[in-house]
Amino acid sequence: MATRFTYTSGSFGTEVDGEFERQLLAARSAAPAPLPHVIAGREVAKGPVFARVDPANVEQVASRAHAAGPELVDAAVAAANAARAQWRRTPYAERCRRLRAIAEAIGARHLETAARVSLETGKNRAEAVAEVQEAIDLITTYCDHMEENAGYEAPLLSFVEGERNTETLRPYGSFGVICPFNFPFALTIGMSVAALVAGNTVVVKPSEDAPWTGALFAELALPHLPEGVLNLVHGGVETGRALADAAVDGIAFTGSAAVGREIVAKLQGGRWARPALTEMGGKNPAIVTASADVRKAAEGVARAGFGLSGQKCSACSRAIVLDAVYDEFVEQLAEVTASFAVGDPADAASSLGPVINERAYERFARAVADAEADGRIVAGGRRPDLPGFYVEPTVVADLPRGHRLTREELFLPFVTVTRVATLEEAIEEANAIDYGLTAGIFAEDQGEVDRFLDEIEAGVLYVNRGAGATTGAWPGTQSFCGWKSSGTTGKGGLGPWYVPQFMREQSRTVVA
Ligand SMILES: NC(=O)c1ccc[n+]([C@@H]2O[C@H](COP(=O)([O-])OP(=O)(O)OC[C@H]3O[C@@H](n4cnc5c(N)ncnc54)[C@H](O)[C@@H]3O)[C@@H](O)[C@H]2O)c1
Ligand SMILES: N[C@@H](CCC=O)C(=O)O
Repeated sequence: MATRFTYTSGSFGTEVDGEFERQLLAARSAAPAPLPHVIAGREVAKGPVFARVDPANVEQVASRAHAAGPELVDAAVAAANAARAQWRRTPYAERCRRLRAIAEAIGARHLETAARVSLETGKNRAEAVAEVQEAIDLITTYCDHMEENAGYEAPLLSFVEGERNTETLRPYGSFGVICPFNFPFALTIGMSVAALVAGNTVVVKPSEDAPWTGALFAELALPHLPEGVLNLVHGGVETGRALADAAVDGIAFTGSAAVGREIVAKLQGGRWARPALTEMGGKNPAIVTASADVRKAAEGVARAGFGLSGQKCSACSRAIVLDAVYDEFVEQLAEVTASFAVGDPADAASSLGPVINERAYERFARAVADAEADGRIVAGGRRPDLPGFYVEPTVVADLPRGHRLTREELFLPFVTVTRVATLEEAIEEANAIDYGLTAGIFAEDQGEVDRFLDEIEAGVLYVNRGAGATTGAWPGTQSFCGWKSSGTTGKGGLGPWYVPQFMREQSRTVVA
């Protein structure tokens, strides 16, 4: 596909729309036989079978897979460990060549892949098509970083005659890659490819909500990789636990903070501490000051709050608004929210598809009950009578400060609006959470913007971004580092410091 689509592309045109719809229909009627694991290049159909329901129509099964217990996980890790030395010794240029071929293979099946992502996650076409492009761009970006840094090998100073000193980053060995449901293609590929380009082998565990998407990654990648370099095991919490308990040299994880921190603690134990690269949740604020363009702020908050039904780690879930523009902002946000249509992802008019599963659907009902009791719902609040996990984009004003709906990550299309008197108070409220992933401000006053940039506690910042107050980071154009409970390494995906985290430093002094 020649055109390059991102999360802010808008409409794709009738040709793309038509092909996406055909592919989604085909995926919906295909519900495959239980997906096998892939260990040392061979399919292994063992372990109990689980079914992933179609979130857009819970009467249908989207996919089925075998779940791996500890023995299968250990077998996959043994395969990855057996392939470590050969892959590490493969020159980085050759690793990049093979990985770039995977990017090309994905591009050749772009809309088929997007349809499968949409089937399992319920995301609309704009999000699904852009996600596949992001996966391609993640591969090229991480390969670029490897090549631009000449494989991370460089000469050091020498003050002694005949002594040659070299600095190098070397792969740890094997990584377990534990993936979230919300970007099941892009983030699975992002973590895996960063590990691979750095010279590690991997065992990938896709989300139990998107096993077929994970399997497609393996299908596209395996022809380009030597046996054992990429292994894949399906399953849920227990499979993830078994992988974090296995003999890998590190874990790359994207998901909730509770699970991420459990994994970090686990990898700190054992005979020596191993790296756990974790990217976790958010409760992302957008501040709107008295100098803001209020309409732009309302549009930016709504797009970031309701895109992918609020299930982006970067989603804006809190608007913090100065008293002078509070009522106007609430009114505008309610108006913009009403223009977002909820419906089947197969329908081009749907801005929001269903949420991911029954747990999220029930979480929405509890949040609405709390909002009705303690605040004022100004938009949404209902669960439409449709056959899947559909919920309305919802805006709640006037909750008391510190209310749980303004502190806990809900991962739903649910935005709270909090009134504050000053910018100082707004920043204090924005920072009063455990998370620190993304944040935005709408202000035309440069002094206000400068203060926000200096004092806000988050890794990804946006100023006056109507296309998305807190969302839409893209490989190479933003980095994506979680501060506080949103991450543990101080470096993020997408940016220039990500790949080096999959390697450890070694200096070499060689005397002639
Ligand atoms: N910071 C980022 O870049 C980023 C990106 C996307 C999603 N997220 C976060 O991910 C979360 C949503 O994804 P999710 O619901 O799939 O997260 P989750 O933590 O429930 O699950 C993530 C993965 O971990 C596995 N898992 C669950 N419990 C485990 C355990 N005890 N040990 C090992 N593995 C285990 C799951 O099977 C799944 O594959 C949100 O919190 C979101 O903010 C963060
Ligand atoms: N890259 C996406 C977020 C990925 C996490 O869920 C964004 O910036 O909106």
